Amino acid sequence: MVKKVAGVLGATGSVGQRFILLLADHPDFELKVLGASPRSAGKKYIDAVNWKQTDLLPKFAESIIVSECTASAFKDCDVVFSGLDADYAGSIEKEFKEHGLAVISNAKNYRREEDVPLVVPISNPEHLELIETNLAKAKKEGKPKPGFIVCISNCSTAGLVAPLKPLVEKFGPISLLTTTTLQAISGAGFSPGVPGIDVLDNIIPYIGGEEDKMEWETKKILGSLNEDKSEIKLLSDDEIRVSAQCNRVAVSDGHTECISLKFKNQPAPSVDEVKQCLRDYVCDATKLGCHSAPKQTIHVLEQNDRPQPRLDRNRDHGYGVSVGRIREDPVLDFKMVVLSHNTVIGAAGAGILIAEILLAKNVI
Ligand SMILES: NC(=O)C1=CN([C@@H]2O[C@H](COP(=O)(O)OP(=O)(O)OC[C@H]3O[C@@H](n4cnc5c(N)ncnc54)[C@H](OP(=O)(O)O)[C@@H]3O)[C@@H](O)[C@H]2O)C=CC1
Ligand SMILES: N[C@@H](CC(=O)OP(=O)(O)O)C(=O)O
Repeated sequence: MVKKVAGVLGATGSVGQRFILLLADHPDFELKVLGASPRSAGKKYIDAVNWKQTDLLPKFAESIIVSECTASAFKDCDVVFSGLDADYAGSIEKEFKEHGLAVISNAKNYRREEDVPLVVPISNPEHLELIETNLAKAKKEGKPKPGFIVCISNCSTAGLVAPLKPLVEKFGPISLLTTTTLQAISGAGFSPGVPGIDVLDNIIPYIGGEEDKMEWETKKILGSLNEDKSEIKLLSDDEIRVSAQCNRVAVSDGHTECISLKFKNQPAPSVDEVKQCLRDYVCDATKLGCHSAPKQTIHVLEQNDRPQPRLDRNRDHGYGVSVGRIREDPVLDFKMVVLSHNTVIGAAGAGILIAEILLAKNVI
Protein backbone atom coordinates (compact mmCIF):
# COMPACT_ATOMS: atom_id res chain seq x y z
CA MET A 1 0.00 0.00 0.00
CA VAL A 2 1.23 3.52 -0.81
CA LYS A 3 1.72 5.37 2.44
CA LYS A 4 -0.32 8.49 3.13
CA VAL A 5 1.67 11.68 3.53
CA ALA A 6 1.55 13.15 7.04
CA GLY A 7 2.62 16.44 8.58
CA VAL A 8 3.03 17.53 12.19
CA LEU A 9 2.35 21.04 13.46
CA GLY A 10 4.10 21.97 16.70
CA ALA A 11 6.68 19.29 15.89
CA THR A 12 9.27 20.56 18.38
CA GLY A 13 7.05 20.37 21.49
CA SER A 14 6.24 17.63 23.99
CA VAL A 15 3.39 16.24 21.88
CA GLY A 16 5.19 16.93 18.58
CA GLN A 17 8.24 14.93 19.67
CA ARG A 18 5.99 12.02 20.60
CA PHE A 19 4.37 12.19 17.13
CA ILE A 20 7.82 11.85 15.57
CA LEU A 21 8.64 8.78 17.64
CA LEU A 22 5.29 7.12 16.93
CA LEU A 23 5.31 7.90 13.20
CA ALA A 24 8.85 6.62 12.57
CA ASP A 25 8.50 3.45 10.45
CA HIS A 26 4.71 3.65 10.54
CA PRO A 27 3.22 1.29 7.91
CA ASP A 28 0.40 3.67 6.86
CA PHE A 29 1.89 7.17 7.15
CA GLU A 30 5.08 8.79 5.97
CA LEU A 31 5.92 11.89 7.97
CA LYS A 32 7.26 14.45 5.51
CA VAL A 33 6.43 17.93 6.80
CA LEU A 34 7.26 19.37 10.21
CA GLY A 35 6.05 22.78 11.32
CA ALA A 36 6.80 24.92 14.37
CA SER A 37 7.09 28.59 15.32
CA PRO A 38 8.90 31.20 13.20
CA ARG A 39 11.79 30.75 15.68
CA SER A 40 12.29 27.19 14.42
CA ALA A 41 11.23 27.53 10.78
CA GLY A 42 14.07 27.25 8.24
CA LYS A 43 16.28 25.19 10.57
CA LYS A 44 17.01 21.47 10.31
CA TYR A 45 14.78 19.69 12.80
CA ILE A 46 17.78 18.42 14.78
CA ASP A 47 18.94 22.02 15.25
CA ALA A 48 15.48 23.41 16.04
CA VAL A 49 14.37 20.85 18.60
CA ASN A 50 15.37 20.47 22.22
CA TRP A 51 14.89 16.68 22.16
CA LYS A 52 13.73 15.42 25.57
CA GLN A 53 12.56 11.88 24.86
CA THR A 54 14.32 8.87 26.35
CA ASP A 55 14.26 7.24 22.89
CA LEU A 56 16.74 8.74 20.42
CA LEU A 57 15.58 11.18 17.75
CA PRO A 58 14.72 9.01 14.71
CA LYS A 59 17.23 9.52 11.87
CA PHE A 60 14.59 10.31 9.23
CA ALA A 61 13.55 13.48 11.07
CA GLU A 62 17.00 14.95 11.72
CA SER A 63 17.48 16.74 8.43
CA ILE A 64 13.89 17.74 7.64
CA ILE A 65 13.78 21.53 7.35
CA VAL A 66 11.15 22.90 9.73
CA SER A 67 8.39 24.77 7.88
CA GLU A 68 6.25 27.69 8.91
CA CYS A 69 2.75 26.55 9.86
CA THR A 70 1.02 27.61 6.64
CA ALA A 71 -1.45 25.56 4.61
CA SER A 72 0.72 25.95 1.50
CA ALA A 73 3.69 24.26 3.21
CA PHE A 74 1.43 21.30 4.14
CA LYS A 75 -0.60 21.19 0.90
CA ASP A 76 0.58 17.68 -0.08
CA CYS A 77 -0.37 16.12 3.26
CA ASP A 78 -3.21 13.60 3.43
CA VAL A 79 -3.36 14.20 7.17
CA VAL A 80 -1.94 16.86 9.48
CA PHE A 81 -1.43 16.18 13.16
CA SER A 82 -1.35 19.22 15.39
CA GLY A 83 0.57 19.61 18.65
CA LEU A 84 0.43 23.39 18.50
CA ASP A 85 0.49 25.73 21.43
CA ALA A 86 -3.20 26.63 21.91
CA ASP A 87 -2.39 30.35 21.65
CA TYR A 88 -1.64 29.80 17.94
CA ALA A 89 -3.61 26.64 17.07
CA GLY A 90 -6.94 28.45 16.54
CA SER A 91 -6.04 30.52 13.47
CA ILE A 92 -3.57 28.01 11.99
CA GLU A 93 -5.90 25.00 12.17
CA LYS A 94 -8.78 27.07 10.78
CA GLU A 95 -6.66 28.07 7.78
CA PHE A 96 -5.69 24.43 7.19
CA LYS A 97 -9.33 23.30 7.32
CA GLU A 98 -10.35 26.05 4.91
CA HIS A 99 -7.70 24.81 2.49
CA GLY A 100 -9.26 21.34 2.47
CA LEU A 101 -6.77 19.70 4.82
CA ALA A 102 -7.61 16.96 7.34
CA VAL A 103 -6.44 18.14 10.76
CA ILE A 104 -6.29 15.98 13.89
CA SER A 105 -5.58 18.32 16.78
CA ASN A 106 -4.40 18.09 20.36
CA ALA A 107 -5.16 21.71 21.05
CA LYS A 108 -8.23 22.72 23.04
CA ASN A 109 -9.47 25.46 20.66
CA TYR A 110 -12.20 23.61 18.72
CA ARG A 111 -13.17 20.88 21.19
CA ARG A 112 -16.46 22.57 22.07
CA GLU A 113 -17.56 23.30 18.48
CA GLU A 114 -20.75 21.46 17.55
CA ASP A 115 -19.47 20.23 14.20
CA VAL A 116 -16.13 19.01 15.60
CA PRO A 117 -15.91 15.50 17.02
CA LEU A 118 -14.00 15.24 20.31
CA VAL A 119 -12.53 11.77 20.20
CA VAL A 120 -10.72 9.36 22.49
CA PRO A 121 -10.13 6.65 19.88
CA ILE A 122 -10.43 3.71 22.30
CA SER A 123 -13.71 5.13 23.67
CA ASN A 124 -15.89 7.07 21.20
CA PRO A 125 -14.64 6.51 17.63
CA GLU A 126 -18.29 6.48 16.51
CA HIS A 127 -18.28 10.29 16.83
CA LEU A 128 -16.03 10.33 13.74
CA GLU A 129 -19.16 9.51 11.75
CA LEU A 130 -19.86 13.24 11.96
CA ILE A 131 -16.96 13.75 9.54
CA GLU A 132 -18.22 10.98 7.25
CA THR A 133 -21.68 12.64 7.21
CA ASN A 134 -20.15 16.00 6.21
CA LEU A 135 -18.01 14.44 3.48
CA ALA A 136 -20.99 12.51 2.06
CA LYS A 137 -23.08 15.69 2.07
CA ALA A 138 -20.41 17.65 0.16
CA LYS A 139 -20.06 14.82 -2.35
CA LYS A 140 -23.82 14.70 -2.89
CA GLU A 141 -23.84 18.47 -3.49
CA GLY A 142 -20.99 18.14 -5.99
CA LYS A 143 -18.63 20.18 -3.82
CA PRO A 144 -14.89 19.45 -3.44
CA LYS A 145 -13.81 17.28 -0.50
CA PRO A 146 -13.95 19.64 2.49
CA GLY A 147 -11.24 19.96 5.08
CA PHE A 148 -12.06 19.09 8.67
CA ILE A 149 -10.80 19.20 12.24
CA VAL A 150 -11.04 16.31 14.67
CA CYS A 151 -10.11 17.15 18.25
CA ILE A 152 -8.37 14.84 20.66
CA SER A 153 -9.51 15.27 24.24
CA ASN A 154 -7.59 16.69 27.13
CA CYS A 155 -5.07 14.04 28.23
CA SER A 156 -6.57 13.50 31.72
CA THR A 157 -10.05 13.23 30.22
CA ALA A 158 -8.79 10.42 27.94
CA GLY A 159 -7.72 8.33 30.95
CA LEU A 160 -10.95 9.10 32.78
CA VAL A 161 -13.36 8.06 30.03
CA ALA A 162 -11.46 4.89 29.08
CA PRO A 163 -13.00 2.71 31.82
CA LEU A 164 -16.29 4.63 31.83
CA LYS A 165 -17.27 3.79 28.26
CA PRO A 166 -17.43 -0.02 28.68
CA LEU A 167 -19.09 0.36 32.08
CA VAL A 168 -21.84 2.60 30.66
CA GLU A 169 -22.33 0.28 27.69
CA LYS A 170 -22.83 -2.71 29.99
CA PHE A 171 -24.43 -1.32 33.15
CA GLY A 172 -26.11 1.88 32.01
CA PRO A 173 -25.47 5.54 32.87
CA ILE A 174 -23.10 6.79 35.53
CA SER A 175 -24.82 9.54 37.51
CA LEU A 176 -22.01 10.76 39.79
CA LEU A 177 -18.28 10.83 39.12
CA THR A 178 -15.33 12.28 40.99
CA THR A 179 -11.67 12.21 40.01
CA THR A 180 -8.45 13.41 41.60
CA THR A 181 -5.52 13.49 39.18
CA LEU A 182 -1.76 13.18 39.64
CA GLN A 183 -0.44 14.53 36.34
CA ALA A 184 3.00 14.14 34.78
CA ILE A 185 5.17 17.14 33.96
CA SER A 186 5.32 16.29 30.23
CA GLY A 187 1.64 17.30 30.18
CA ALA A 188 2.63 20.91 30.77
CA GLY A 189 4.67 21.02 27.56
CA PHE A 190 8.24 22.16 26.99
CA SER A 191 7.83 25.86 26.34
CA PRO A 192 8.62 26.72 29.01
CA GLY A 193 7.40 23.63 30.95
CA VAL A 194 7.23 23.21 34.72
CA PRO A 195 10.40 24.51 36.45
CA GLY A 196 12.27 21.81 38.40
CA ILE A 197 12.29 24.00 41.54
CA ASP A 198 8.48 24.05 41.51
CA VAL A 199 7.86 20.35 41.08
CA LEU A 200 10.80 18.58 42.77
CA ASP A 201 9.97 17.36 46.28
CA ASN A 202 6.56 18.89 45.73
CA ILE A 203 2.98 18.62 44.47
CA ILE A 204 1.24 21.54 42.77
CA PRO A 205 -2.52 21.38 43.46
CA TYR A 206 -3.56 23.48 40.46
CA ILE A 207 -3.47 23.09 36.67
CA GLY A 208 -5.11 26.05 34.97
CA GLY A 209 -8.37 25.20 33.18
CA GLU A 210 -7.89 21.46 33.60
CA GLU A 211 -10.75 20.73 35.99
CA ASP A 212 -13.31 22.53 33.86
CA LYS A 213 -12.05 20.73 30.73
CA MET A 214 -12.35 17.32 32.37
CA GLU A 215 -15.83 18.05 33.69
CA TRP A 216 -17.10 19.36 30.34
CA GLU A 217 -15.32 17.10 27.85
CA THR A 218 -16.50 13.93 29.62
CA LYS A 219 -20.09 14.95 28.82
CA LYS A 220 -19.34 15.37 25.12
CA ILE A 221 -17.34 12.13 24.81
CA LEU A 222 -20.00 10.08 26.61
CA GLY A 223 -22.72 11.84 24.61
CA SER A 224 -24.29 10.27 21.56
CA LEU A 225 -24.78 11.03 17.87
CA ASN A 226 -28.27 11.95 16.72
CA GLU A 227 -30.09 9.70 14.25
CA ASP A 228 -28.80 11.30 11.05
CA LYS A 229 -25.26 11.46 12.49
CA SER A 230 -25.00 15.19 12.04
CA GLU A 231 -24.80 16.29 15.68
CA ILE A 232 -23.44 15.09 19.02
CA LYS A 233 -25.81 15.39 21.96
CA LEU A 234 -23.90 16.14 25.17
CA LEU A 235 -24.95 14.51 28.41
CA SER A 236 -26.73 17.05 30.57
CA ASP A 237 -25.83 17.99 34.14
CA ASP A 238 -28.90 16.04 35.22
CA GLU A 239 -27.61 12.91 33.52
CA ILE A 240 -24.08 12.98 34.96
CA ARG A 241 -22.35 15.17 37.52
CA VAL A 242 -18.57 15.25 37.24
CA SER A 243 -16.12 16.74 39.72
CA ALA A 244 -12.37 16.90 39.02
CA GLN A 245 -9.40 17.99 41.16
CA CYS A 246 -6.10 18.24 39.31
CA ASN A 247 -2.54 18.07 40.66
CA ARG A 248 0.91 18.22 39.05
CA VAL A 249 3.41 15.68 40.41
CA ALA A 250 7.09 14.93 39.73
CA VAL A 251 6.49 12.12 37.22
CA SER A 252 7.88 12.39 33.69
CA ASP A 253 5.09 10.65 31.71
CA GLY A 254 1.78 9.07 32.71
CA HIS A 255 -1.27 10.59 34.37
CA THR A 256 -2.75 8.77 37.39
CA GLU A 257 -6.36 9.37 38.44
CA CYS A 258 -8.22 8.22 41.55
CA ILE A 259 -11.85 7.98 40.51
CA SER A 260 -15.14 7.18 42.26
CA LEU A 261 -18.46 6.63 40.55
CA LYS A 262 -22.09 5.84 41.08
CA PHE A 263 -24.37 4.11 38.58
CA LYS A 264 -27.86 5.41 37.93
CA ASN A 265 -29.32 1.89 37.89
CA GLN A 266 -29.42 0.24 41.28
CA PRO A 267 -28.48 -2.24 42.58
CA ALA A 268 -25.05 -1.62 41.11
CA PRO A 269 -23.03 -4.50 39.61
CA SER A 270 -20.54 -6.40 41.77
CA VAL A 271 -16.80 -5.62 41.86
CA ASP A 272 -16.14 -8.83 39.91
CA GLU A 273 -18.66 -7.83 37.23
CA VAL A 274 -17.00 -4.42 36.89
CA LYS A 275 -13.55 -6.03 36.52
CA GLN A 276 -14.82 -8.55 33.98
CA CYS A 277 -16.53 -5.85 31.95
CA LEU A 278 -13.28 -3.85 31.72
CA ARG A 279 -11.21 -6.94 30.85
CA ASP A 280 -13.64 -7.96 28.11
CA TYR A 281 -13.73 -4.56 26.41
CA VAL A 282 -12.22 -4.53 22.93
CA CYS A 283 -12.09 -1.11 21.29
CA ASP A 284 -13.21 -0.65 17.68
CA ALA A 285 -9.69 0.20 16.48
CA THR A 286 -8.55 -3.25 17.59
CA LYS A 287 -11.52 -4.85 15.84
CA LEU A 288 -10.65 -2.90 12.68
CA GLY A 289 -7.07 -4.21 12.85
CA CYS A 290 -5.51 -0.73 13.16
CA HIS A 291 -1.73 -0.90 13.40
CA SER A 292 -1.38 0.99 16.72
CA ALA A 293 -4.51 -0.36 18.41
CA PRO A 294 -3.89 -1.93 21.81
CA LYS A 295 -4.10 -5.72 22.03
CA GLN A 296 -5.73 -5.27 25.44
CA THR A 297 -7.62 -1.97 25.65
CA ILE A 298 -7.93 -1.95 29.46
CA HIS A 299 -5.48 -3.80 31.67
CA VAL A 300 -7.12 -4.70 34.97
CA LEU A 301 -4.36 -4.99 37.57
CA GLU A 302 -4.88 -7.04 40.73
CA GLN A 303 -1.76 -6.07 42.73
CA ASN A 304 -2.64 -3.69 45.59
CA ASP A 305 0.09 -1.21 44.66
CA ARG A 306 -0.60 -0.89 40.92
CA PRO A 307 -0.91 0.88 38.51
CA GLN A 308 2.27 2.92 38.83
CA PRO A 309 3.38 5.38 36.11
CA ARG A 310 6.96 4.12 35.66
CA LEU A 311 5.91 0.46 35.62
CA ASP A 312 2.62 0.53 33.75
CA ARG A 313 2.49 3.53 31.39
CA ASN A 314 3.95 1.63 28.43
CA ARG A 315 1.44 -1.22 28.37
CA ASP A 316 0.50 -1.81 24.74
CA HIS A 317 3.14 0.81 23.81
CA GLY A 318 1.17 3.47 25.73
CA TYR A 319 -2.07 2.82 23.80
CA GLY A 320 -3.56 0.66 26.57
CA VAL A 321 -4.95 2.03 29.84
CA SER A 322 -4.32 0.41 33.25
CA VAL A 323 -6.97 0.21 35.96
CA GLY A 324 -6.26 -1.09 39.46
CA ARG A 325 -7.56 -1.07 43.02
CA ILE A 326 -11.14 -1.59 41.85
CA ARG A 327 -13.18 -1.76 45.03
CA GLU A 328 -16.45 -0.72 46.61
CA ASP A 329 -16.76 2.89 47.69
CA PRO A 330 -18.65 3.63 50.92
CA VAL A 331 -20.00 6.91 49.49
CA LEU A 332 -20.54 6.18 45.78
CA ASP A 333 -20.57 2.64 44.26
CA PHE A 334 -16.94 2.01 43.23
CA LYS A 335 -13.49 3.52 43.34
CA MET A 336 -10.44 2.69 41.27
CA VAL A 337 -7.07 4.03 40.08
CA VAL A 338 -6.56 4.68 36.37
CA LEU A 339 -3.22 5.24 34.63
CA SER A 340 -2.83 6.44 31.03
CA HIS A 341 0.17 7.62 29.04
CA ASN A 342 -0.56 11.32 28.59
CA THR A 343 1.45 11.88 25.41
CA VAL A 344 0.49 8.54 23.80
CA ILE A 345 -3.18 7.62 24.36
CA GLY A 346 -3.72 11.11 25.86
CA ALA A 347 -2.25 13.00 22.88
CA ALA A 348 -0.06 11.99 19.90
CA GLY A 349 -0.93 8.28 19.98
CA ALA A 350 -4.62 9.14 20.10
CA GLY A 351 -4.16 11.29 16.99
CA ILE A 352 -2.44 8.48 15.13
CA LEU A 353 -5.07 5.94 16.14
CA ILE A 354 -7.81 8.32 14.96
CA ALA A 355 -6.01 8.65 11.62
CA GLU A 356 -5.73 4.86 11.36
CA ILE A 357 -9.49 4.55 11.96
CA LEU A 358 -10.22 7.26 9.35
CA LEU A 359 -7.94 5.45 6.92
CA ALA A 360 -9.73 2.15 7.52
CA LYS A 361 -12.98 3.98 6.68
CA ASN A 362 -11.50 5.60 3.53
CA VAL A 363 -11.97 9.11 4.95
CA ILE A 364 -8.28 10.00 4.42
N1 LIG B 1 1.64 17.48 26.62
C1 LIG B 1 0.52 16.79 26.73
O1 LIG B 1 0.47 15.72 27.38
C2 LIG B 1 -0.72 17.25 26.06
C3 LIG B 1 -0.79 18.44 25.34
N2 LIG B 1 -1.94 18.81 24.72
C4 LIG B 1 -2.04 20.02 23.89
O2 LIG B 1 -1.21 19.84 22.74
C5 LIG B 1 -0.64 21.09 22.34
C6 LIG B 1 0.87 20.98 22.40
O3 LIG B 1 1.27 20.75 23.73
P1 LIG B 1 2.77 20.53 24.15
O4 LIG B 1 3.47 19.71 23.12
O5 LIG B 1 2.71 20.06 25.54
O6 LIG B 1 3.34 22.04 24.05
P2 LIG B 1 4.83 22.56 23.88
O7 LIG B 1 4.87 23.87 24.53
O8 LIG B 1 5.79 21.53 24.31
O9 LIG B 1 4.97 22.74 22.26
C7 LIG B 1 4.31 23.78 21.57
C8 LIG B 1 4.61 23.74 20.08
O10 LIG B 1 3.95 24.86 19.46
C9 LIG B 1 4.91 25.55 18.65
N3 LIG B 1 4.62 26.99 18.57
C10 LIG B 1 4.74 27.93 19.53
N4 LIG B 1 4.43 29.15 19.05
C11 LIG B 1 4.09 28.98 17.74
C12 LIG B 1 3.70 29.86 16.69
N5 LIG B 1 3.60 31.20 16.86
N6 LIG B 1 3.44 29.34 15.47
C13 LIG B 1 3.57 28.01 15.26
N7 LIG B 1 3.97 27.12 16.20
C14 LIG B 1 4.22 27.60 17.44
C15 LIG B 1 6.24 25.31 19.33
O11 LIG B 1 7.29 25.55 18.40
P3 LIG B 1 8.73 26.19 18.85
O12 LIG B 1 9.51 25.07 19.50
O13 LIG B 1 9.32 26.62 17.57
O14 LIG B 1 8.44 27.31 19.81
C16 LIG B 1 6.09 23.85 19.72
O15 LIG B 1 6.38 23.03 18.62
C17 LIG B 1 -1.18 22.15 23.29
O16 LIG B 1 -2.29 22.75 22.71
C18 LIG B 1 -1.56 21.33 24.53
O17 LIG B 1 -2.53 21.96 25.29
C19 LIG B 1 -3.03 17.98 24.78
C20 LIG B 1 -3.02 16.82 25.47
C21 LIG B 1 -1.85 16.38 26.18
N1 LIG C 1 -3.19 20.36 30.68
C1 LIG C 1 -2.68 19.01 30.44
C2 LIG C 1 -2.18 18.87 29.04
C3 LIG C 1 -2.88 19.77 28.08
O1 LIG C 1 -2.24 20.56 27.45
O2 LIG C 1 -4.18 19.65 28.01
P1 LIG C 1 -5.14 20.53 27.06
O3 LIG C 1 -4.78 20.19 25.64
O4 LIG C 1 -6.50 20.11 27.42
O5 LIG C 1 -4.87 21.97 27.35
C4 LIG C 1 -1.62 18.71 31.46
O6 LIG C 1 -1.14 19.67 31.99
O7 LIG C 1 -1.26 17.58 31.73
